[in-house]
Amino acid sequence: MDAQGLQVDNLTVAYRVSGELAAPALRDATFQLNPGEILGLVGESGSGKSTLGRSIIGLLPSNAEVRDGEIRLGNSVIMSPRGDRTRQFRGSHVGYVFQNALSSLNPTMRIGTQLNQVIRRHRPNLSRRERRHLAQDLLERNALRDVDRVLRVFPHQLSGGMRQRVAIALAVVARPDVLIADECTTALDVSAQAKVVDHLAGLVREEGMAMLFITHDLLLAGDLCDRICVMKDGAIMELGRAEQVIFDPVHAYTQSLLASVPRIEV
Ligand SMILES: Nc1ncnc2c1ncn2[C@@H]1O[C@H](COP(=O)(O)OP(=O)(O)OP(=O)(O)O)[C@@H](O)[C@H]1O
Repeated sequence: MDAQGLQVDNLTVAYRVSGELAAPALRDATFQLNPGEILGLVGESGSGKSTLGRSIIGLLPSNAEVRDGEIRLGNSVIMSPRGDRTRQFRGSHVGYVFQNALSSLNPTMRIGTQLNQVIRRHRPNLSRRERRHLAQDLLERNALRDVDRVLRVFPHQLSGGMRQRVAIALAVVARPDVLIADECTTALDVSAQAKVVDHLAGLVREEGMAMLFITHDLLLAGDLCDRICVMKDGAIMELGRAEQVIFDPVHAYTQSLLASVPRIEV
């Protein structure tokens, strides 16, 4: 089956606080994400990046309400005020990696068992030996060394950065159409970050996966992404080719974000 793109139209999400609907945390967001494309989502803390990412995978907090708009994967509406069908697509078609890998790892299960389970589910035709090779390969590609040991241990026996790389390996087993990566490399040191980012970019280019890369790091987004979407107070301020947003930003807010990055002159 051909890879499917994602279309977000006029999406508006608000949170209920003490029973009252607060001002929308996401307002009228519209963009598309094409197969084989990396779209960076940048903006200050609280600008609505995670609300948008979590809407796409249907993992919004229970006090969130989708008030307007819709999200489509290919021809299927997966999220709208009328209903949430994301569960049907989560994992297999839409993968995700959050900043906190502990939320996607089972603390009571060895890493090897978790990877094996996910590989069995999504790649049922592989033999036991092929599954083991794939698990090793995925960990190595995510910059993990000593993979045999990693496969034997429990999540708490790994560092935070290692757990993050395992979570990324788990998320890409299914070769999803879309991967939502929410600050997924923030906790890594620079060299691990570069390897993981290279691996993710390779998946996008080779497998036609689409990736929404959520980050505070405007320069990283500039290096990695095809297009960049800049958010402020729940709204998309600017959306354009990465080079244009970084070197020739249209919106004053993007200019101020860039001005606060020491190495860039605008
Ligand atoms: N569960 C919640 N209940 C009420 N308000 C929330 C909740 N989660 C987020 N918000 C509010 O929604 C707005 C957007 O938050 P969101 O987490 O989407 O931003 P963000 O850009 O991802 O921030 P960060 O970079 O810090 O993760 C913020 O004003 C935040 O306080």
